[in-house]
Amino acid sequence: MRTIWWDDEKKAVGMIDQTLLPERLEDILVGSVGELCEAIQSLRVRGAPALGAAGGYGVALAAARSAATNPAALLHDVREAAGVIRAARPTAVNLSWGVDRAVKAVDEMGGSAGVEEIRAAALAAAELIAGEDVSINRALGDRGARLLEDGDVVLTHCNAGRLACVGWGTALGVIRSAVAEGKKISVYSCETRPLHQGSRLTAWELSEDNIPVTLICDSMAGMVMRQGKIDKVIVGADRITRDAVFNKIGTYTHAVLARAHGIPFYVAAPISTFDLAHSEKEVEIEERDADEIRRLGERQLAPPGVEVYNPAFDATPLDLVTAIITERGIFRPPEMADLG
Ligand SMILES: CSC[C@@H](O)[C@@H](O)C(=O)COP(=O)(O)O
Repeated sequence: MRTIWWDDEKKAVGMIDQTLLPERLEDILVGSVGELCEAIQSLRVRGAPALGAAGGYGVALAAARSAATNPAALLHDVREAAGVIRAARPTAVNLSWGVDRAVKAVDEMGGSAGVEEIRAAALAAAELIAGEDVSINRALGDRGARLLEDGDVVLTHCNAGRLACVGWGTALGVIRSAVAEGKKISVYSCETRPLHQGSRLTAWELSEDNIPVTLICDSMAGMVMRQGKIDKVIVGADRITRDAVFNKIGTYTHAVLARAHGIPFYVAAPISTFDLAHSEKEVEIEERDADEIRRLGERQLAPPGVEVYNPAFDATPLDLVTAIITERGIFRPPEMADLG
């Protein structure tokens, strides 16, 4: 089962609507760039590698749905759409990486390419990104699995599973690979306030796979570490700059706690998540709607007008990271600077 795909008959992007989980597992079809941006911003599709695929498919969608009848007009439409999709969410670098890769494929067609050839090139690039994502995550998972021992208990944050990717997962991919090798691994999943990717998605995914999972509130992580319940922490990443790992808000707290308790803190991410040309200070951290904290569906959780600060991601300095697991190998900061 893939998280995101191309529906050739409908000329649309299919995806699991992650906002409906765990109550309902349902697909939606997205037939315009506007609808795709809405799906990205409301987290129907989310997670860095899945956003990379969404970026590629978004370019293919723009090309497929453009009314342009000549190559120059089509290229204009594709580039305009690319800018809109790139801007849909700022922190996960994979989104712009996916868009740029599909646009590059179109650009490389050269001046003699016709409208249908351009459309086909955009779609081929998007399909390649999506297909590679699954094989990359499997490679990454297999490399990371050697860091886990039979019986390990792993704490994770947010959802870095197959829902966050096209398939398999990054942090959960490492766990899946270790389980596939016959190791008994169990997981503590932090619920991940305010949007509950941990309780809604990670707990659901792991339960579906019969991997033992215990759900805790984010604020319980320190307690369970102090109680000696956690052997390793593994999280995903939205962007890795030369000095920090950006991931779901709350990740930095877990890294500090892991260091205080002598627990290894691993980050699992594909090379497409690296952005070594930039440093922490240069990265825009998405701030989301105040009502994500003030409200829970129909319920008012706080005074309606109370001031709220709602950053969606935080930055963990590399000195708190034990190692970064990628499809190319396991890097211990600062040696990953070689990847640049
Ligand atoms: C393999 S996904 C890694 C990250 O993208 C994930 O941990 C995360 O922070 C996702 O945030 P989200 O806001 O749900 O898109």
